[in-house]
Amino acid sequence: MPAPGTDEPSAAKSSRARALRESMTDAEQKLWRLLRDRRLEGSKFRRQVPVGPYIADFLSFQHRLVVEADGGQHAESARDAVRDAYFAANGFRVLRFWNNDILFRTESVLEAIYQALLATPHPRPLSRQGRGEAKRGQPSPLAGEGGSRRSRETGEGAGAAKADARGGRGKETKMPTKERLYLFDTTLRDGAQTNGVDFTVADKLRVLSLLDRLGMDYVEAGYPGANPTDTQLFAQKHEAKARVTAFGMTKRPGRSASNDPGVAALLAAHSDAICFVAKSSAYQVRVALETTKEENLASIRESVEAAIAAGREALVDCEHFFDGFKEDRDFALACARTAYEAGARWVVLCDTNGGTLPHEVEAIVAEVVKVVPGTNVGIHAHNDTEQAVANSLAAVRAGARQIQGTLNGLGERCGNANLCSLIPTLLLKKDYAARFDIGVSEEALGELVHVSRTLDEMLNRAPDRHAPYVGESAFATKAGIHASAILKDPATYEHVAPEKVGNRRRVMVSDQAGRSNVLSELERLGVQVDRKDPRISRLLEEVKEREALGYSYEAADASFALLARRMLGSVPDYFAVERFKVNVERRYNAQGELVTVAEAIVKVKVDDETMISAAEGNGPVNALDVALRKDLGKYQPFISGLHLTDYRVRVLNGGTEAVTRVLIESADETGDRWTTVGVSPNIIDASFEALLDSITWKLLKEGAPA
Ligand SMILES: CC(=O)SCCNC(=O)CCNC(=O)[C@H](O)C(C)(C)COP(=O)(O)OP(=O)(O)OC[C@H]1O[C@@H](n2cnc3c(N)ncnc32)[C@H](O)[C@@H]1OP(=O)(O)O
Ligand SMILES: CC(=O)C(=O)O
Repeated sequence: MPAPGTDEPSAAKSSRARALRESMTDAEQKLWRLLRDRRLEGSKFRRQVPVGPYIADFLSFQHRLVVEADGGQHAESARDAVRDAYFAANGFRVLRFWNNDILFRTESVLEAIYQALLATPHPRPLSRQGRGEAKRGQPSPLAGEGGSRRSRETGEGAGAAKADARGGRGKETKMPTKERLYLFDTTLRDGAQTNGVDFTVADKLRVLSLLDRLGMDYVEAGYPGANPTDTQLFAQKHEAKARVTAFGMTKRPGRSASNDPGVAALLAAHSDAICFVAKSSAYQVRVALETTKEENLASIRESVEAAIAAGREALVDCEHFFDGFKEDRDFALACARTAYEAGARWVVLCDTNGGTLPHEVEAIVAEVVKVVPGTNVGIHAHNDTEQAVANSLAAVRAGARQIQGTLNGLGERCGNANLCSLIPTLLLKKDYAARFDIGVSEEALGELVHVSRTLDEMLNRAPDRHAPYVGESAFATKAGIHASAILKDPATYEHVAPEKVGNRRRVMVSDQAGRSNVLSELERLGVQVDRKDPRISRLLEEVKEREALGYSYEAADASFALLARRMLGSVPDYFAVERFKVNVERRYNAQGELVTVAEAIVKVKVDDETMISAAEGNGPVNALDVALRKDLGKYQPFISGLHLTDYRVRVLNGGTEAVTRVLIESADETGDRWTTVGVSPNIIDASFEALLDSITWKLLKEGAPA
């Protein structure tokens, strides 16, 4: 075959190249407008250029650089790998971009090309005589990091972005300033390894759609072959902008990839990408796999090659990478390099046991990117020292360009890096926002609280109130001094605006409050009151006195609203409870079974009408609740959608003289939720007080007539 780049193209190839020039996609046209006429770095690019058996989309011969624009046909990736290998073997670097990135993240794409142009001369330049003869570097996989660097590059250019603008031929070309950072979500795989978390297929599809809308680049949806849910999930293709990824082990030692049931299940699964987990620690290989280092490297290589041959994008999760690196650096690096050289798009460094600290991650990743380009390196951090987010950011600082994580930090043991913390940090913190583009838009960021809570709701988990950015308390203040400043300017006590992530500011009223807290909360509740009204101070005193008795208004927003409105004279007496009786009986039923039955009778007066209702419940509070809401006369239609969603009891002070605080969360047909509080030495009384407040609040918010 003639040497590439110098061969005279055949007439047929020339005419195909011409046809391609005339039918360029939107993305190709856009990129061509930016590259033509030496517009970038003064470098000459040609389009649709025959090179050996291929036609490169764009070529800078001077820089030995091929730029390819890829559509969404993932099935192409195996052929792409062969094609890239051909270019690499002939001394060309290849940068590949997805069409969407060219169209919508053009700055990052140009920056990557610009960086690649700056990297001239090519790391492994070929003489004209040598062209066509060069082979891809095949250093011993067990050699140390001093082994040869790969000449192949896929994805964007490596290295830190430079912001200086350079124009070609006197034209001002604004240089892009950002690099692309990819987000890989593993909520549905590592998150499914969380103690107490179980996803159904329907749950997984719902989370996949949430993650896709959020803007994840990859969604690892499960482990086909490991359980019926995941096998069923991957039995069909799922349309998503994100690359749907199947997870599984590399082939087992002692058998070929084509004869390994685990690999077969992965190849049979409908996914865009396959992420193999592979040991990268010599100790783990010896003890857990009971095999040799060479066998392990062969498993990595053959598994990746099998995935690519099947047309999938391949990723390798290098399990125990950081521990392995500390123990046997050459072997850990050999695992990473083997994965990369076999064609893995991403080599992901895993802190599997979660014990590595940020300064170690940064130093180790800095060593890895000397062997595998940072644009092909990812980080997968576990949270066992509460540093998974910090470790992920440290890896990015050192050059990694993919972060793996989960929503709400789900994951094995203490969880994974929390994407609900990472995403806003990457988008809102200057050091990252100025350097990187991610697939999540500012608009999607505004949905983050919704996404986080939807997942909790689906898993029947109480949201973590104190979670950064998305927790209910993330932008809450109790302290009077803080509230006073926040009313003047929220930035005094907020590191970012809560609305950016779809959260809200909460200035709570409690025994730590001042007048500012009360005024802020009244404003939120829509209560008009003069700042100087003396009733504000009385209300504050009342709150503090009641909190000393056991009430907790910061947790009971509706009870505070009622207390405030009562003091300001705007809560009607809708109904009066004249008496109630609760009876709990333990007896044998007609079938001879021992049962405990609760019954309640409530006598309520509405206007001049008296109603008596009786009800049974699975406990005394439930019976009382059902009886109370059974017949409220003319108010019944207003409360028909009301139901209890949570009931919390806390005994205060201890001992038999203790008082009980009951918090009741209610919801209605509109999805609105509110919390009320009752306090009494008697648990039934405390519950009754909270129930009454809940019904009264519902009537008030519905505007029921007095
Ligand atoms: C770090 C991580 O989170 S990795 C993901 C872990 N997730 C899971 O394990 C959840 C899903 N797993 C499963 O359902 C099951 O473990 C299965 C179906 C994958 C395998 O089940 P089994 O065949 O019964 O094997 P078992 O679970 O007992 O042991 C795992 C085997 O895989 C081997 N293995 C572990 N890691 C790897 C690896 N990276 N490459 C190849 N083999 C591996 C182990 O040596 C062990 O082999 P052995 O049976 O010859 O001792
Ligand atoms: C792959 C993975 O989940 C880990 O190594 O932690």
